[in-house]
Amino acid sequence: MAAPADIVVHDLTAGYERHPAVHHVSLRWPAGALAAVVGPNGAGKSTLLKCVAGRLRPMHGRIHGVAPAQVAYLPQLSEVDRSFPITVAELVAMGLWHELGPWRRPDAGQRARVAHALAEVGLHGFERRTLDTLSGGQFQRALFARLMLQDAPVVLLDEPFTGVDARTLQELLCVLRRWHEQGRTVIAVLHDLELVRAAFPLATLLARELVVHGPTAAVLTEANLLRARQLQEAFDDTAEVCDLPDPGAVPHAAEASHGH
Ligand SMILES: Nc1ncnc2c1ncn2[C@@H]1O[C@H](COP(=O)(O)OP(=O)(O)OP(=O)(O)O)[C@@H](O)[C@H]1O
Repeated sequence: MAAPADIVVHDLTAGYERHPAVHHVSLRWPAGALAAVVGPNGAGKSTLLKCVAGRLRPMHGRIHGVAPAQVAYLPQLSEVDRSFPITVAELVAMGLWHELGPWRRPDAGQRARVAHALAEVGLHGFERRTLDTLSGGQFQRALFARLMLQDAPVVLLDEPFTGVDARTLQELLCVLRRWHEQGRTVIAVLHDLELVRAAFPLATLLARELVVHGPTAAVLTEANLLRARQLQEAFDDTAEVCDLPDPGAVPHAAEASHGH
């Protein structure tokens, strides 16, 4: 694995069919950060993550310090097709795409790594099961095994614990902590603020624009959460690309609890 760099988002505006979903977001995630992205429904969290993953082209602004090939990205579960007729081993082996390319089949060593990754997420012996036979939690574990094999310096997770029970959550959280201990940058979109407070040192609060970014305790204050709700409610969903001035400096919890 190559070492991650700081990821710098500069004046990012992004959205769909010319309707911006996030506006003029500027922030920095230090290399090796364990960070959460939070905010109300529709705040633009997935949109921001897709831009960082290189899955969505910004309308305006830039992201430095990360290339798509350096990212292991877990989309929201609703975007993943579970009816695909493949086995768990085949799904997980997709994580080796950077080694295998489109045509080569995994050799014995690579199959052993697939089995090892499955054991790490508690799915020992599930290799031959097809995806449609897995429970929601088992499927999420298999997706984590695939991410593991991607061996990427940056791991981006969009609501990775949705629909999993408490035990699965704790086990997947251990996987995530291991990635962090290995020096990877791990950024997760989450709704459970207690979980964010307990397990994520850095947080970004979004409400179509950046509300605040910094140490989690300074970000998740009542005042900031109220401001995020108010901004989200005030947002005009039909707005065209805006022409707000560049906000310049990165708002940081230490000096600006009310955003820019
Ligand atoms: N593919 C798309 N086409 C058109 N609009 C989209 C698309 N994806 C998201 N949007 C819109 O962009 C806005 C931000 O959506 P996004 O999914 O980024 O928010 P989110 O904070 O991740 O929300 P949630 O917490 O509900 O998952 C929403 O108004 C949404 O309807």
